[in-house]
Amino acid sequence: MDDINFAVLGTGGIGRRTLELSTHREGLTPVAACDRHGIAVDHDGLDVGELLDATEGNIASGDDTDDGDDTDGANVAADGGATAVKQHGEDRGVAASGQARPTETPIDDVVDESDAVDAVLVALPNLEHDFIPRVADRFADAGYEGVLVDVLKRSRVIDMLDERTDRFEEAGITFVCGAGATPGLLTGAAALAAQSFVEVHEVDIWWGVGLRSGYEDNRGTVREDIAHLDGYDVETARDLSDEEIEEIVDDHDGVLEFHDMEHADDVLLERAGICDAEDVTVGGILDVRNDAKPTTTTVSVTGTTFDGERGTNTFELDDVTSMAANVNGPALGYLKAAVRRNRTEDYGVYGPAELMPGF
Ligand SMILES: NC(=O)c1ccc[n+]([C@@H]2O[C@H](COP(=O)([O-])OP(=O)(O)OC[C@H]3O[C@@H](n4cnc5c(N)ncnc54)[C@H](O)[C@@H]3O)[C@@H](O)[C@H]2O)c1
Repeated sequence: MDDINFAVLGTGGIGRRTLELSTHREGLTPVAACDRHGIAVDHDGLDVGELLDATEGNIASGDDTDDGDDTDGANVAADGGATAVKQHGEDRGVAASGQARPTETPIDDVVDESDAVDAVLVALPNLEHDFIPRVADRFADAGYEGVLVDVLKRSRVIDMLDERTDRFEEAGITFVCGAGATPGLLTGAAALAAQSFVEVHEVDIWWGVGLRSGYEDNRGTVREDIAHLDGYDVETARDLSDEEIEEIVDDHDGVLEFHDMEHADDVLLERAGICDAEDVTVGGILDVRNDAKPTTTTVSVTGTTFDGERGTNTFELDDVTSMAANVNGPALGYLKAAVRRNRTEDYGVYGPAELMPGF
């Protein structure tokens, strides 16, 4: 396969590691990266080491000046939450890199470069449901022909992307949604585990994540997870200040446990024909103070075989594999799979389970 020039939207906890991991994979050249305040572009390939050094401890995350107006590119959504913790100096975030410049229209600036881009990995927060679909619209409106991959988590966003299928097909866009860890790697694993059965009764996803780097370095991830705690939802989580989030983390001694999460593994397995969405449950434990996983990540698929046996196939991640590895590895893997499809003019919206053996 020919080399792939790709862009990353969002250089926070996930996006920075996307760039780093890409240097370990063949044929992937990052040519653009943006965050809320800046954009770095180099058509010959970004110097990832310099960019990571410049953004170390200097992530431009949320911003309480955002007004949710998406017409000017600067204010796409109030998605990043309240005031930022780590922003040093005038050149906050990616703009601190020698390869970057500050901008008030970071996403539109990447759209402007998209003729020279084969794939875009979206590592933006998703606290407004339609934020990522609206970002995709802007690429389609600009005549982008290529791949979009996101690592979003929430089930209800998948329908919003599905509604855009015709538009993406007309534009020549291949969109892979929910292509991180869960949904993503674990959804794909469930689709594979289901192949032993003719009928799938339930899929149970239980994840463990340890993030010693804490809320400060993983703000989108932690804030969105808090929305699943009893007494919170996406709207209330979005309005929490950084201090309030730190208090919630303190109240739980750094360990947050979640049940019945709205993770798109359910709708993505249903649209691949594996099982009904209601037969999928997702929960897990996040330790914001230790890198060690608080519990082992497992996917259990229970079904009946063609010869009448009821069984459970279980897929397990090694405890040493980090969230960054389990989100970005699959995201870049699905990105490559999507580029292959795009180059054969196979356009539209796909989920991770549809890129696995069919059911
Ligand atoms: N599927 C999975 O398994 C999985 C796992 C972890 C995280 N995630 C998702 O990844 C996403 C990113 O999480 P994170 O922890 O890296 O978040 P983060 O807050 O650390 O980083 C977000 C980045 O997006 C940028 N950004 C925000 N609004 C922007 C805008 N309007 N224009 C341009 N850039 C903007 C910020 O500046 C920052 O660089 C979240 O939605 C999270 O839920 C998915």
